[in-house]
Amino acid sequence: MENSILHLENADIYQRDNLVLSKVNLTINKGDFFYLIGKTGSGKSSLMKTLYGDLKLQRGTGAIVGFDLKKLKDKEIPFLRRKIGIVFQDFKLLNDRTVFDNLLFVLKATGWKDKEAIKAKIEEVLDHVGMKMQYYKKPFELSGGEQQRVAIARALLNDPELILADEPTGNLDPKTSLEVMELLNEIHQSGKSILMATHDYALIVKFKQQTIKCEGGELFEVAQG
Ligand SMILES: Nc1ncnc2c1ncn2[C@@H]1O[C@H](COP(=O)(O)OP(=O)(O)OP(=O)(O)O)[C@@H](O)[C@H]1O
Repeated sequence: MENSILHLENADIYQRDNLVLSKVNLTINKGDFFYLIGKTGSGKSSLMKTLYGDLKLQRGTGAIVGFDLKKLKDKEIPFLRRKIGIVFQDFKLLNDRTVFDNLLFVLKATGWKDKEAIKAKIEEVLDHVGMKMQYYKKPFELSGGEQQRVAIARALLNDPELILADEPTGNLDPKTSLEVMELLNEIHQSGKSILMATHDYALIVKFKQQTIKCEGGELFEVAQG
């Protein structure tokens, strides 16, 4: 347990009053990479949302990066999100500001004040994802793959222990998906834990990792092929 970064026990996942997944048991340890698969509507996003505090955990127990999901108060959610990096299918960048300002926005919102440290951090994460030269562009001036790289850079800003990626390649063509996946793999190899919801079986086959599946209202481990 001391190595665990995420631990759910008999956790029921609800959307409003609808039970989406029941009695979920899941442990993710430091350095693990898990795929989360399952048909449309099977509950992948609902599980992710519960993990980052967007849905309340009503029954069962859940701990993530040191937070108790059952007791999580609204005012603690920003602190939880500083310790996990979240990557979405649709990037969720702010279109009215540059790449640099998108990242600046997050650092300021999470309490960074020192201008030099801010600049250095933004350069570091953009360099990590190969987007340092494009810091002055606005999201609409970038390809989908480039936007996702910036979104991954944003997820890395506060050096999270765990990255939750909800269909990160869902809006990308196969070649770009592969590049983004290689980046996520490299981030994993640098020591981060990753939980990635995906429909992309080509990636799952190419980059084998532990896999869990939402089906029939439950979460299962899938045997690795
Ligand atoms: N905001 C909501 N309010 C009520 N029910 C919802 C809401 N969002 C999703 N649901 C329901 O919860 C169930 C699980 O949806 P969820 O989005 O978690 O599935 P998913 O596996 O992520 O699907 P997809 O692969 O299409 O993203 C579905 O039956 C869906 O209709």
